[in-house]
Amino acid sequence: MSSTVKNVDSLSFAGKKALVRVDFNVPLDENFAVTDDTRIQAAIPTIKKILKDGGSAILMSHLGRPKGGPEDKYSLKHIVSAVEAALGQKIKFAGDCIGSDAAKLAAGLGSGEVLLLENLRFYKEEEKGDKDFAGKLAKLGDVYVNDAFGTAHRAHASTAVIAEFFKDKVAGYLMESELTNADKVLDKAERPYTAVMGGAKIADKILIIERLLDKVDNLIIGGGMSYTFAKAQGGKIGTSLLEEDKLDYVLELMQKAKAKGVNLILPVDTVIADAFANDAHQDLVSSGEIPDGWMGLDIGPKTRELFGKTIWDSKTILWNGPMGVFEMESFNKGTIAIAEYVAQATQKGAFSLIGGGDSAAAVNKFGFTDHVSYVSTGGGALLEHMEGKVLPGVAALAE
Ligand SMILES: Nc1ncnc2c1ncn2[C@@H]1O[C@H](COP(=O)(O)OP(=O)(O)O)[C@@H](O)[C@H]1O
Ligand SMILES: O=C(OP(=O)(O)O)[C@H](O)COP(=O)(O)O
Repeated sequence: MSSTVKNVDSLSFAGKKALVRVDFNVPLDENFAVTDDTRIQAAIPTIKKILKDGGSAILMSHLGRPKGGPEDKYSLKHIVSAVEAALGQKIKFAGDCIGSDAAKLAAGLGSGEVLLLENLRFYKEEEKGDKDFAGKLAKLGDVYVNDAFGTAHRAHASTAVIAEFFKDKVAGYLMESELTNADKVLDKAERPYTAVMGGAKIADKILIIERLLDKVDNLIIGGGMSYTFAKAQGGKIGTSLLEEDKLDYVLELMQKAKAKGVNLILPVDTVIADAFANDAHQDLVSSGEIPDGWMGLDIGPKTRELFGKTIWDSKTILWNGPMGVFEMESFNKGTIAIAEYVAQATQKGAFSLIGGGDSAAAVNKFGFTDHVSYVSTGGGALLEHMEGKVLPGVAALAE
């Protein structure tokens, strides 16, 4: 972490209301129960430090990607009990993140108490980095703490803009330890260095790939991201995930990889389904040969082996994004197989860094967390940090 950024140990929170940006963007099931609380657990040490000092904590986060207005399925009320369980105490919840209720609850917060605000992204001003909105949030607390590593690559109102309203602005323990762990690999990665990319946030992460080309020897693309590559090469992808306006970009990327001598490895076979459901009809086809009306939901067995061979030979592995819809048992085999290969490579001496809300949930779910070198709560944030970029959420804390 930059030497000009202070951490929570530099302050005493006694009698202070700490406004803490956390990343509680956690996976929920169809009944809105938290299925993986890694990101909540990861923020607990910072919250406890504030409370132990005799301060109070006002927690703010986003959940999912609402369209700029309230949506019940993205309400942070669903995670209140999970936060209480992780913290071991009751918390208060404000049904809005700004406005009179939030102000009243924040003002009445006593030493040792915790308040969780409603989803910041119920206001489009959050993602726009709106200064007035940041100022309204800032009024709620005396001190600003950013512990949301997973969102530190976003220059949003609550992650970056808000910092200018505070004299005391510090990084939480999670933010600090994430950066320290990632820095162990940054610029001193042993080779071969392999990045494995998958998941569903194609538009964001496809842009990061280009910059990773200067760092890695091998680039493996699986998961939802791979179909844009298949289509760009003239393949048929049915109704699989696609980033239509990135087709030309992907072709350029493939040429750049070649020019830089990076080994770009794409799936050769795909598990397809006729619906986005665990009990849908399934089939296995060559990649780029997906019939109309069918979608690719996992990598196939040949691909698992192909990816595995490269992972097995790697000395540094950076993985973000599941290889398929691992939440459904029918489509989890690719993600499990890749996690196994990463664990094996780690056992024989590779350093493996796995990041992302869903990727962390997947390695937890399948029992690999203790068999890889480090699991980060950040996906996009980790990748951007690994490109050598100063994350906006960190830059905003600099004195
Ligand atoms: N082929 C696919 N089609 C649809 N969704 C996919 C596919 N492969 C992976 N996914 C989904 O990608 C999601 C995770 O993507 P992303 O948010 O980019 O990862 P992370 O949170 O680890 O950074 C998972 O919910 C998973 O179901
Ligand atoms: O889940 C997150 O990122 P990740 O999927 O890259 O791990 C963060 O909460 C950021 O969310 P965003 O990508 O909607 O800004």
